[in-house]
Amino acid sequence: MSSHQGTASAEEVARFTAMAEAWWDPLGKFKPLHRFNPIRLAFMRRHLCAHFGRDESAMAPFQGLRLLDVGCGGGLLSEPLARMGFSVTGIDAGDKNVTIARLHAEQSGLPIDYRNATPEQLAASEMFDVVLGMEVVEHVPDVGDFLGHAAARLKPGGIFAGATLNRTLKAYALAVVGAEYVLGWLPKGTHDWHKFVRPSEFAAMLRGCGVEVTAMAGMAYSPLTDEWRETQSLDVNYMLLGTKG
Ligand SMILES: C[S@@+](CC[C@H](N)C(=O)[O-])C[C@H]1O[C@@H](n2cnc3c(N)ncnc32)[C@H](O)[C@@H]1O
Ligand SMILES: [Mg+2]
Repeated sequence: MSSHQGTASAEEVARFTAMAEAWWDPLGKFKPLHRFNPIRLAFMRRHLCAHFGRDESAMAPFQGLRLLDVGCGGGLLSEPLARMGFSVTGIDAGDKNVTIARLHAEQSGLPIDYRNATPEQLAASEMFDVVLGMEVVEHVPDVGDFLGHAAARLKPGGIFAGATLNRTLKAYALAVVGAEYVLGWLPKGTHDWHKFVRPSEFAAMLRGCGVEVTAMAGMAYSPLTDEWRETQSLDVNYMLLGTKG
C-alpha cells in the first residue's frame, strides 16, 4: 500500500521524520549524506561558479542568488550553501524535518527560510536561480511529476541540480545489500531499488521540463581510504546539473 498527495509519498516522508533527530549526527542514520557532503558541495560550487561567472576563490561567491533546496531534510546542504552566499529557501514534506532544520540554522546563525512544503505548493511568483533535488527522486511516487514542479520554480538560465542512485545491479549490490544489510550504514528498507533512476531517464525527464543536462558525475566510496570521491562512473551514486532554457 502506498499513499500520496501531490509529489510526496506519505510512507517515505514518515521514514525520514521518524529519524529526524538524527539529521545532524555525523555518525548516525544519515552518516552517508554527511560523508559525501564535501564532494557534492565541491561539484556544485565548481559548476555553479562557472555558470554564474563567480569567483571560485571567494568565501561566499553566490551573493544575490536565490536557491531552493527541495527535500532539504535537516538542512545538510542548505546550511553550507547559505554560507557560500546563496539566499536559501529549504522545503521538505516532513514537518519534523523542517523543525530540526530551522532550529539548527538558528544555532548556526544562518538566515535560511525553511518551510514545510512540497514544490507544487510554492507560489508561481517564487522563482529561483538554482533548484536542488538531491537524494529525493528515489523517494517520490512520480519522478516526472516531481521534477516538473521543481523545475517550474527555476528562472530561465537557472540551474537544476539533482542526485540519486542508478538502477543497476551494482547499485543493488552496494547501495541496498551492502549499505543496508552488510555494513548497516542505512536503516533496512531505506531504499527501494525499483525507484532508482537511470541517468538517461533523469536527463530525459529534465529535458521534458525544459532543463538540458550539462554535467554529470559519479560518487564512489573507497574502502581503502574510507572516503568518498567524485568519479566518472555513474553506476551507483551520481549527481547532475542542467540549465533551464
Ligand atoms: C534522503 S533525504 C535528502 C535530504 C537532503 N536533500 C540531502 O541530500 O541531504 C529526502 C528528503 O526528501 C523529503 N521529500 C520527499 N518527497 C518530497 C517532496 N515531494 N517534496 C518535498 N520534500 C520531499 C523527505 O521528507 C526527506 O527529508
Ligand atoms: Mg536516498
